[in-house]
Amino acid sequence: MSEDETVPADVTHEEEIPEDHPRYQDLLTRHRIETGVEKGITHLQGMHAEGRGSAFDYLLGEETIPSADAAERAAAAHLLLADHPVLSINGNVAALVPGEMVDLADATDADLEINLFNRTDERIAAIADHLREHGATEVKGLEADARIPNLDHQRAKVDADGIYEADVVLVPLEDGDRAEALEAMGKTELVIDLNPLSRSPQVAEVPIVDNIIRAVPNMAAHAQELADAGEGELEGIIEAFDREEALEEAEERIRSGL
Ligand SMILES: Nc1ncnc2c1ncn2[C@@H]1O[C@H](COP(=O)(O)OP(=O)(O)OP(=O)(O)O)[C@@H](O)[C@H]1O
Ligand SMILES: CC(C)(COP(=O)(O)O)[C@@H](O)C(=O)O
Ligand code: BAL
Repeated sequence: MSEDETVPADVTHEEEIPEDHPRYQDLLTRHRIETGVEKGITHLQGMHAEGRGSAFDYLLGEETIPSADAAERAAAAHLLLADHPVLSINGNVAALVPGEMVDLADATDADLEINLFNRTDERIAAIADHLREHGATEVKGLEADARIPNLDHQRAKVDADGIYEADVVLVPLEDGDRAEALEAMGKTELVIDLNPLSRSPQVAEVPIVDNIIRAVPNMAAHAQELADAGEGELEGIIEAFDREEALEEAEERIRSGL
């Protein structure tokens, strides 16, 4: 774009970012969050959370490290083996990877459920519309006819036929309260969080220390590749995954980046 060109007011932010920019992916992420806030999908606090994540991603080298890829493959195997898998979506997730979450749900026959910390009917509706615009056919989380025990904030509100009865739940970009409460209910949790020290990955069966903008499409790719795998192969992938090793490798990568 030449210096004298101005960006039309209606252009989406993403179109302003040159794909050859060295921080393209981070700028893309920032702009998706910015656009999410403008559309009433992402809470303002989501900008703070994104900032925290961006710092960790910088230290991780802004790439999917080997242990994160192993975690994403194990998470895909869990979702494929699950009786009732559910992918939880908050305002940041909806802004960053709406279509990618739909693709992952399609690849694993999982439900999509909106679950918000800063819950409002308006934002639930806006996120549901946004997901449908990106191909979702059914979106849960609007009923909110069940409560996660021992959780005294809005994240406790879930669908009885969604997260409440799920056996495997993907929980991205959240703090540890709900992750701990879901673990107490005996559910298998797959957590995406760039901070390996956060409570959420620390309690997860599968901690995925990666940027969600990379993790979700990678999980979908693994799920598509494993679509015809037998139960034995999927169980083998799950057995081979070492959660402690994954957390240690992520911490080591971050320390080496300091
Ligand atoms: N794009 C992203 N991909 C993956 N993780 C992200 C992304 N953006 C933010 N995060 C992570 O999501 C988390 C959201 O912050 P939140 O306050 O919900 O949890 P937390 O700070 O980890 O608290 P706790 O320790 O209680 O879990 C942060 O750990 C942040 O590093
Ligand atoms: C901002 C958010 C990452 C998401 O908030 P919501 O979209 O309301 O679930 C929240 O979990 C936080 O870290 O503060
Ligand atoms: N950090 C705000 C609460 C949550 O993420 O669930």
